Amino acid sequence: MSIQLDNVTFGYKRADPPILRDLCYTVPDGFTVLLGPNGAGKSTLLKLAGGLHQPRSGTVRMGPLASRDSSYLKKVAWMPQTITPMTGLTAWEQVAYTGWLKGMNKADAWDAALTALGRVGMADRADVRVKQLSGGQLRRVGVASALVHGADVLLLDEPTAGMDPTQRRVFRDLIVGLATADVRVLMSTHDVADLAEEADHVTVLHDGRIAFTGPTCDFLAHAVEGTPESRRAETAYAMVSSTASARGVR
Ligand SMILES: Nc1ncnc2c1ncn2[C@@H]1O[C@H](COP(=O)(O)OP(=O)(O)OP(=O)(O)O)[C@@H](O)[C@H]1O
Repeated sequence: MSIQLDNVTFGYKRADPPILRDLCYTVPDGFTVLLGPNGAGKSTLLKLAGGLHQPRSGTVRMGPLASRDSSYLKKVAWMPQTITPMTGLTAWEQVAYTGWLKGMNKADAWDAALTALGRVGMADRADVRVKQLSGGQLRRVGVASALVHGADVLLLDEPTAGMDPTQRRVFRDLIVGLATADVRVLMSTHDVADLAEEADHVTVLHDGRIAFTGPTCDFLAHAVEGTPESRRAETAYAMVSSTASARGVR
């Protein structure tokens, strides 16, 4: 089952114009990258899908469940741009704590946390205090926290931001592997060249509206003919963005 946003309008302050307006969007199957310029509303969309915010109007649902229902919140996992290390806790404890917050009992959360840390290549660091981890390791703990309770949809907000190219590549491979027949992954990023071609689907947000959503091959078809393979994603993104700007959204 996927997350569906229907005619969603949302703004942080009532007095200000909405950030997202009448937005309709269904999180696609598999691994989807969410692209868009700074301030387009990517984090806002992910937070709405994650149930952290409620729309001013419209609905965010997963089948019969509304995003304010506790059962909905158990089916989604949201990973913020910045992972906050909890003072005094080890990686294992921080991930288990997230599982417990999501409604798991203590013993299950404890076991699932170690499994999740293993999936992100952090089992050997499980007993290290999170304050002592590197930025990249802390992000892995963030991904493990998103995995711990077995969510159906993972919402990852720029998990590769600020990483060096090698670390980004390793992390990218890790994230691509998280999407399965049963688990959807929606990930915002500015790494267009690195990521778009790895994805099953691409969504482009522009000024709070969906400028494009569809399979990656359809997205890449927007690149100008003759563009070298290595630059297709970037030029497709430039074309989709300029078309959205020309349409004069807001
Ligand atoms: N807590 C907040 N209060 C008020 N306005 C906010 C808040 N968070 C975001 N905004 C505004 O909402 C708009 C969309 O922000 P959002 O963070 O969703 O964009 P984004 O596409 O994720 O940007 P970036 O790529 O820079 O992370 C921006 O104009 C931003 O200033």
